[in-house]
Amino acid sequence: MSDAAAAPAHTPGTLTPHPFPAHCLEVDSLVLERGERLLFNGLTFCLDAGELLQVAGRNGAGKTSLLRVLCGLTRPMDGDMTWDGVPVRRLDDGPGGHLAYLGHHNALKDELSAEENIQSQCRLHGCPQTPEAVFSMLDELGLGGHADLPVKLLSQGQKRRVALARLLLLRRPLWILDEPFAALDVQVIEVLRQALEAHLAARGMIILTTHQVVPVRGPQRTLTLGDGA
Ligand SMILES: Nc1ncnc2c1ncn2[C@@H]1O[C@H](COP(=O)(O)OP(=O)(O)OP(=O)(O)O)[C@@H](O)[C@H]1O
Repeated sequence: MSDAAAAPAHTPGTLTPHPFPAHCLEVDSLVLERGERLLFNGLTFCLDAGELLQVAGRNGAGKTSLLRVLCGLTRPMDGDMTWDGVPVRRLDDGPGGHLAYLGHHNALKDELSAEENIQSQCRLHGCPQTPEAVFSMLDELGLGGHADLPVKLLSQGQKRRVALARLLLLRRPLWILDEPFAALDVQVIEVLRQALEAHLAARGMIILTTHQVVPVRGPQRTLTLGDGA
């Protein structure tokens, strides 16, 4: 059974998810070239349940490119990935896929409200939510009064909060997050910090890029990308 199907829907009033089964991701010998530059060559790492991996490196080192490869949005020139020992091409295939991705862009439809955006994405990913659960999550992220507005009327930080609410409700064991702390005020950084810790405590896994120190307790490692490293 997929994680999404096995996991109960979000319980209003708590950011703490139900525990996931223990999973393992192995990435072996990835090679990626972009615009005639070798970004990485033979990149290998693994991630176990409850672990966080910070992808570090200077601007242009290839951090976003690596996340896109892991999500199946960019095809590597070589290399393999396995999930629980089974070879996979991408980690987000259909309902019951393994990952939730939060990129630089929030991937929200401007004309839809926050609630409609989240409902439609959760349904699409096989994880339907009750309106109460969505409103409760938006409330926890300080958007209680904005749930019905078209997201085009929200500020950048508020849009980011909607995307975070969606991430939290999707109930995927692996979170892949590109600069998740960008454009958030101190209050929401704290909510996100707690959510990351709760996700790790529930045997979730996190791969993220950030130019900041990750303010999260729990097992974490750093993978630094360099010139073709
Ligand atoms: N579609 C593309 N075609 C050609 N080159 C690309 C493409 N996408 C990214 N690149 C190049 O790949 C390199 C790595 O880009 P990437 O966005 O992965 O870096 P990054 O480490 O995430 O940088 P930053 O810290 O600035 O966000 C850059 O030199 C970029 O110009």
